[in-house]
Amino acid sequence: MHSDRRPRLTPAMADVRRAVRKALAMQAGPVLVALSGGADSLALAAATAFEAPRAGLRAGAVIVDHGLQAGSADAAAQAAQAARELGLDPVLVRAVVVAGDGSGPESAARAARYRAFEEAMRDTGATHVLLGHTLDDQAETVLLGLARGSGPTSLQGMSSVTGPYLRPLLGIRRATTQQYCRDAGLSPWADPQNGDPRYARVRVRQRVLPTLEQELGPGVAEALARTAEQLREDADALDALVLEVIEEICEPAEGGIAVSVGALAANPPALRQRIIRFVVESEFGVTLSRAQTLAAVRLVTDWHGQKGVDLPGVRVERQNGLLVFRVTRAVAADH
Ligand SMILES: Nc1ncnc2c1ncn2[C@@H]1O[C@H](COP(=O)(O)OP(=O)(O)OP(=O)(O)O)[C@@H](O)[C@H]1O
Repeated sequence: MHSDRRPRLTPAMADVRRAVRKALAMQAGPVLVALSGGADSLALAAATAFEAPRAGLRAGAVIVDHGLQAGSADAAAQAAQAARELGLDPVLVRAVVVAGDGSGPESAARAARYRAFEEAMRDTGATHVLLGHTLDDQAETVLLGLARGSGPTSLQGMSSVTGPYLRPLLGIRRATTQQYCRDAGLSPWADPQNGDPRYARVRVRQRVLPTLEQELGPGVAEALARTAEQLREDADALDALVLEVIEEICEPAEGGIAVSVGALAANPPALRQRIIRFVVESEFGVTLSRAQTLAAVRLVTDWHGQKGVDLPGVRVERQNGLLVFRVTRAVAADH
């Protein structure tokens, strides 16, 4: 009899499983758990291994080896073994990190990771990938954004559903995933980067959030996550308005797209900035920073005959009552 070795259902296990059950209830196809081997994704994997068969779903795990740190292949192999022990078929993908896209090594690794997830979904026929982001990740994102003076788009943090990506643990504290692992006898991998105080996020995790909780009372992390949720609702409403407006005020222009200056001027600043960001993103695949967006906005609000504005890969000029966005040669040659 092995029943004495089987972990009983502890409160942490019940919380994580309930969150996963809720996310899986809306799924039809096979799912993959993105498993780094850390406590968050290990608890997610264990709960998914338990809940997926009960929801009539096939589940596997995808493990990405970025090949960036010494020992990353070992960590990936260990994660694959942990997946097997949980009853999830592992898919190991070696990520190809393309350095030098100007946005730093962390975001290059992230982009490579999401490409690897997509490859794994294609190869396995999975419809969704489950990520282990927790409430703590959300709270940290909001705090970091506030400290940078970010607007609602970044302060809204992460969504529980983004295309094929699900984040079932956004309402679960990291301490609960760690407790789950202890309760279930699982040994999470401690990513050395997660303890490296050179990263602002690590300092927020280790010092800022605990201090806020100590000084302002427990529940600060939950409150920050609620702020993110409220901002998400507002941002979604504004995005929906932009989609409505944009149909009416855009027209094709030679080598690009044009937007009516009068219509931009008539809209409130929050919408005006969103319209410009949306046009550039959808037409040229370029995400503008706030400063870049504001530089383009000045062609509407502070017009004194100035020449156009050069944005990454896109030039904006004001011509005959229109803001005209055209791809610049550097980017055109790249494509
Ligand atoms: N090497 C990996 N292999 C598989 N999944 C991973 C890997 N690294 C991270 N993940 C998944 O992504 C989740 C978030 O990880 P982490 O917080 O380290 O990434 P991040 O860079 O902060 O977030 P993101 O890139 O998703 O914005 C993990 O819980 C896990 O589900």
